[in-house]
Amino acid sequence: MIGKKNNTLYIDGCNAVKLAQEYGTPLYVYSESDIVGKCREIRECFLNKYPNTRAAYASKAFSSLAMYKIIEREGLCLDVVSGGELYTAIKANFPAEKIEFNGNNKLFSEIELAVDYGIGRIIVDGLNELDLIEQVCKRKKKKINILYRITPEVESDSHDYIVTGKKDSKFGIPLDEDVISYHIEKAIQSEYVNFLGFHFHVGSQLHDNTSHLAALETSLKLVEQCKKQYNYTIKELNVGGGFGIRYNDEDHKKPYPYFLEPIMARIEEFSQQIGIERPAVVIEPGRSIVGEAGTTLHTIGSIKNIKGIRKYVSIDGGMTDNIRPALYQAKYEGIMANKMGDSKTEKVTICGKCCESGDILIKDINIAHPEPGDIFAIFSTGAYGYSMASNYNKNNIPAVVLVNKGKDYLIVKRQTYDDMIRNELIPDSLK
Ligand SMILES: Cc1ncc(COP(=O)(O)O)c(C=O)c1O
Ligand SMILES: N[C@@H](CCCC[NH3+])C(=O)O
Repeated sequence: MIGKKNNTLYIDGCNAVKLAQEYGTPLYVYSESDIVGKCREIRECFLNKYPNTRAAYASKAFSSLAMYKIIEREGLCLDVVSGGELYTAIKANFPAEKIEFNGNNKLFSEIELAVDYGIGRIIVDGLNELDLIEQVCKRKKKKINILYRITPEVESDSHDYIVTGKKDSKFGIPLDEDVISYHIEKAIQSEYVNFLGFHFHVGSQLHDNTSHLAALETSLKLVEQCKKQYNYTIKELNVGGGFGIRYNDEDHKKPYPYFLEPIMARIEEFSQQIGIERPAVVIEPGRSIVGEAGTTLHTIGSIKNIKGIRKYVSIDGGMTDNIRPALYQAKYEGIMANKMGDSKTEKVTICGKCCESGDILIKDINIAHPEPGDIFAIFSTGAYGYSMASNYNKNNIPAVVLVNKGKDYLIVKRQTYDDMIRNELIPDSLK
């Protein structure tokens, strides 16, 4: 919900410069209306359209108590990938049965927490994981629903670091006949788990549905194998997330139905062919729910013009609040929040304050004449920004503000210097 009044940027009805003054910078700003709009889209084109479907927000994209409250209110389920995310969900009173747990190396203690809270599903993604789950469930006299995350052996067109479905990947149960069949049999026979079905996630920031559809075929073959070989009917298929968003003009974003309609049509057709009731279908979008809802505000400080080469405009954050440009060469768009109407006369490079030459947020962008004290806004930073923030150089993690139709709410306080050293100790020998 980006707008402009006079010469100033507005986010979901709130004056961005005033937000920067009130809460300080760097500042993550999330438009609640945008998040709600995405959830509504998912309800309209998926949950309400097809019975027996669920959408679990992949909360690694942005995990916070307030976010989990929005997700619950909007009728979505929640995907967590660590004890920390699960703990946050518990603290937000997120309904246990609506939580699913992903991750390629879940710790014994994390599985215990999941079983104790009674979460809806564990997505098994490790060759020893079923053993761990059985040990925990046996000890606690409980039974839990599981799906297997498979490695679908598909290539996807995204940055190599965020592609997850290829054969050479740490994620998923390999498709080798002896491995996958062994696991399926073990799950079917287990008295501690209720084996529901298969999960895949092919990668993130995708604008093409081919890898989803290819991975789906592999899952369907396994569904058929379960029926023929074990007379076992699969009840659930999870097709992951990965739906791309718009960061800049290079992104040709596709709407949800572009991915979901062919997936649903194929599953319906296949279920009829092999004579089973269509399994429940689950999606796990993360980035597409929060990415475009987030804007980061920074204050411009030092400006260095290297004649004939480049103008560096330094802001008061950097790779510590958005690692994506440094890690994935991700490209963003931004604008001077207090000079919205001014013509973009200068080509500059927006860099951070960390002691790294690679700490560059936007290379070669045209902006209005920059001066120290100006507020620079970077768009579409809502996914994997705050959630990947770090304390490198002992920079403190910024605050997060939720805005909604002209109202603003602080949802994460800015970390203080004391917060950063709270867990540090000086041994007596150094006193
Ligand atoms: C298992 C799993 N599900 C869902 C997601 C969410 O992906 P995205 O944020 O691209 O929608 C991820 C991250 O890529 C993932 O690894
Ligand atoms: N952190 C990645 C996405 C990882 C997705 C998790 N499998 C990004 O910012 O693009």
